[in-house]
Formats: sequence, structure tokens, C-alpha cells
Amino acid sequence: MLRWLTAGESHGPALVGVLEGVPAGVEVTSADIRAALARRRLGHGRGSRMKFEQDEVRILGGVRHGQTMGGPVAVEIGNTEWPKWETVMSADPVPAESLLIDAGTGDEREVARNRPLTRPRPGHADLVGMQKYDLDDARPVLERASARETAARVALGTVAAALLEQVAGVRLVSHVVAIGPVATPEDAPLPGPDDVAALDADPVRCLDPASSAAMVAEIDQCQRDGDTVGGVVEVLAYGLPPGLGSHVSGDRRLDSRLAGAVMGIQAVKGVEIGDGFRTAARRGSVAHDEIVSADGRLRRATNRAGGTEGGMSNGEVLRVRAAMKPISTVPRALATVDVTTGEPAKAIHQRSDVCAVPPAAVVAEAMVALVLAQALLEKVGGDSVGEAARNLRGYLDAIPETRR
Ligand SMILES: Cc1cc2nc3c(=O)[nH]c(=O)nc-3n(C[C@H](O)[C@H](O)[C@H](O)COP(=O)(O)O)c2cc1C
Ligand SMILES: C=C(O[C@@H]1CC(C(=O)O)=C[C@@H](OP(=O)(O)O)[C@H]1O)C(=O)O
Repeated sequence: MLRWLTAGESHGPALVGVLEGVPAGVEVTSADIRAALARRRLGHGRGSRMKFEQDEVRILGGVRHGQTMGGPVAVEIGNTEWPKWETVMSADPVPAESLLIDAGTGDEREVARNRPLTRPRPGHADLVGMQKYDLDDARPVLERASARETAARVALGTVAAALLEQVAGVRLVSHVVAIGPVATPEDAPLPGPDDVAALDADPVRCLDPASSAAMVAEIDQCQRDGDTVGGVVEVLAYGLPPGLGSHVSGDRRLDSRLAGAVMGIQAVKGVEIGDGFRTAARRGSVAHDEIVSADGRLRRATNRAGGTEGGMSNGEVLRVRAAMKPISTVPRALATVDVTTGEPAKAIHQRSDVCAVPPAAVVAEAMVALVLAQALLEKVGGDSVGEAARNLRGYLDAIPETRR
């Protein structure tokens, strides 16, 4: 079974991701991972941290000469800002005087780094994390809750996406369909795999020029207002074979697994497969996808279901949407309580993203890649890319002509 795990803190020395169950022969390099991480840093509305902090990629295991070997793939993403955090985030005990709020360096940022965080930020894990883990400082909570962790997911998603393409010719696309109240037109054409470079080049990962300009304007207005904004992203998977996932149990359904993985992204508050919530407002006669025979193949006349039926991929384009809430750290600071004094206070705001919807699309793409790669390997098995591809062909070839 393909499984994954990440470790590391936002201001720690590095993030680490491990992907286990990858067959041998998947072609992937550190340059591929570096390119994917660079896409995650893109997007109008990102904060200053994206400019001064760099990801340093190192594949620690599982890959040799550009090909996976069958063992766990381990990736390290070093943080170039670590020297500034070495004391505050040290794994080993440090002398008490080095953690004095003003250790005498005269550096304001040093003071801010050392100060215990006792004013939990609304919309973050801070307060409930302090309650649950018995902490009088929110630092240990926010360091792990931070979406910096998504860099490790994107690194692992790069391997999963390579596997999908090399075994099954599946290609993924992610784009933004709404920023705050600005949405792409309902009838806008879906971007395809050949549009990925254009999406990467757009400031908000949106192909429709008028929508893109309006989204950028919305983000700029929010910034001027001292506010933040969320939005909706969509991931598309082209070329999926039918039959990934299963109808037989809820936890094996492809749609439920996709929803769980995408909802697991920080700040995602809703997931939709296909027309999802819009379908709920339709009558049955115009909610489903009629089955037709075209060019000797069975197809759906429409794709309102978004590529799954009965919890299985049905061979149509997979469409998964995620709703991201506005960034919680609002420059026009929100009310909180200082948990040391019990006095009302304002939540701290140092620097933050105004909008992180475009990078969230790249993260959602990675999570979809991981779930699809897991479901593909479950269906076809195989310890090498060649064996998995042969098994997939065998399965597809065995479907009788009349049912294809
Ligand atoms: C790519 C990305 C970047 C984010 N950047 C920020 C940020 O700069 N400031 C912030 O307050 N929240 C940011 N978030 C959201 C928080 O991590 C998230 O809201 C927080 O961990 C609480 O989790 P919850 O919203 O799922 O409850 C970002 C999320 C993602 C996916
Ligand atoms: C560092 C990243 O995103 C960070 C995610 C994040 C949050 O609260 O999730 C808050 C911001 O960091 P800070 O509060 O330290 O300014 C973002 O910059 C990243 O995506 O690599």
C-alpha cells in the first residue's frame, strides 16, 4: 500500500516527507521536486516570507540515478532561514539565557522570536492546541500547524504524479476557479494538461484573462483594506482508467478518500466532487450523466459527476474542488485574550499571506496525486513501473468490447 508521512516545523531546520510503497523504476529527480516546490511558492497575495525563505531539496533515499528503487522515498526540504531560528527551535536543550526575550542583540525580530506566544490567533490551531497539549506558549502548536508543511506534501506528490503518468498516462492540472466573490464563468472551458505552463505563468493560476485580472484586483483591494481572502481551487485528472476505488465500503470509495486528503490541507473547509453542491439544487433528470456509445466506446454524455460513480473512477475527467477560507492572520488584527493575564488583546500579526489560494491549488494537486497513485497501485499492483503498466493493460484488455 502506498502511504506517506511528513515531519518538521515551519521554522525548523527542514521538513521531511516519506513515501512508502513506490514501485521501482519511477523516473524522478530532485530537479522535478524543486520545480514542483517553486510552483507552490507562486501566486499573487503571498507574503514576504515567500521571497526571503528558500526550499533546499535533497532526496535522502529511495531514488538512484533518477529512478526509484522500490524502497521508501525520503525527501528533505531544508529551510534557508534556519540559522535565525536555531535557538528558539533547537531540538536539544539550550542555555536559559539564550531564550531571554531580549537576549541583548538589539534586534527587534530576535525579541519577537523569543517571546512566548500567549495571545492565540483566531482561526488558527493556537488556542485549542494549547488546551489539548497542555502548553503555555502557542509556538509548538503553530510551528506544526503552519502550511509550510505542505511543501513536504508537494514533494511527495511529485513522485506520485510521476508514477501516475509513467504507469497509466494520467496527467493532473490544478487551477483557481474563485477568489472571494470573483469566480470564473460557469461555462469556462476546463484547462487541459497542455495549459499547465500558462497556468503557472498566471498570477492566480486562472486561464480566463478577465477573471484573472478581477481576482488580482480583489486581492489588491483586500490588502489595501488590511484584510485577507479565500477562494476555490479545482484539480483535474485526465486519463484515469475506470475502476479505481470501490463501491463496497465507505472508506474504500475514491471520492471519500479524495475528500479526506484534500480536506486535510490547512484552511480547506469544503470539498466537492464534480458538480457536488450545485447538483443538490438540480432535478434528477438533469443531474446525472447519460451513458452513450460513441466511436465504439461507452461514454458519459456529460460529466456532472466529475469522474466518479459509486466511489470508483469511471474513466471520465476527475474534477475535485476545494474551498479555502480567508487567511486567518488578518492584518486588521482580530480580538483574542492573553491567556497569561486573561485580559482582552489583539492577535499578533507580523507578516502573512493575504491570499494563498493559488498555492493551495498546487497542494491540492499533490494530495489528489497521492490518493490516485495509491488507488492505482491497489488496483493493478506491481513492484516495478513495467509490471504495474502490464497489469493495467491486462485489466483494461480483459473488459469485454461491449462493456468498454
Ligand atoms: C498554502 C497555504 C498558505 C497559508 N498561509 C497562511 C498565512 O500566511 N497565514 C495564515 O494565517 N494562514 C495561512 N494558511 C492557513 C493556515 O495554515 C490554517 O488556516 C491554520 O493552520 C488553521 O487550520 P484550519 O484553517 O484548517 O482550521 C495557509 C494555508 C495554505 C494551504
Ligand atoms: C511558510 C509558508 O507559509 C506560511 C504558512 C502560514 C500558516 O499559518 O499556515 C503562515 C505564514 O508564515 P508566517 O506566519 O511565519 O509568516 C506563511 O508564510 C510556506 O507555505 O512555505
